[in-house]
Amino acid sequence: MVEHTVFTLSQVTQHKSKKDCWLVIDGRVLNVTKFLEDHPGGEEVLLESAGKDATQEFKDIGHSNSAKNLLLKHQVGVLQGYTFKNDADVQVASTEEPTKKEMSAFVIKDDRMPKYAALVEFFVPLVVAGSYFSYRYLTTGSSMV
Ligand code: HEM
Repeated sequence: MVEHTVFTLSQVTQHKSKKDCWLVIDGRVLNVTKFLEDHPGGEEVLLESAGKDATQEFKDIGHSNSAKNLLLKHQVGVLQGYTFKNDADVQVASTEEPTKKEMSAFVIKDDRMPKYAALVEFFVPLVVAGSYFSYRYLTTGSSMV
């Protein structure tokens, strides 16, 4: 459940230490204290933005969709005066749904090949072996005459 408690920027500014680190991204007030150690970009960059609106910095890095979805996990509220967009904005960015569709389409296409391939695999060696033995039979028979 995403928190919608309203905070002013001066309230956010009070949380700018390593033990209590908040920042704002896209109007979301985020408590990233527990995320500092896990942030793939390092804790330093987060601490530099502590207590501030880091929207521009976050966008400048070109964070992935999974990074954008992670924002919800750390949200403790929203910034006062921000016209808050629907949470679905973040979830729409998820890559999970298209991946599932691509997978099922691939499975359907792939399903036809083995039946056809099995027939070819069965008959081609049979025809080759048959031709070989016919040839041997005919050539051996003619040399004996
Ligand atoms: C709660 C907020 C944030 C989350 C959840 C987050 C998440 C992530 C994730 C998952 C990555 C790995 C790459 C990717 O998937 O895009 C990443 C990389 C990075 N992040 Fe963040 N980030 C946050 C805030 C910030 C802020 C505010 C800054 C800068 C001021 C920043 C700077 C970076 C940098 C420099 C990298 C490394 C990029 C690279 O190696 O190419 N991040 N972050």
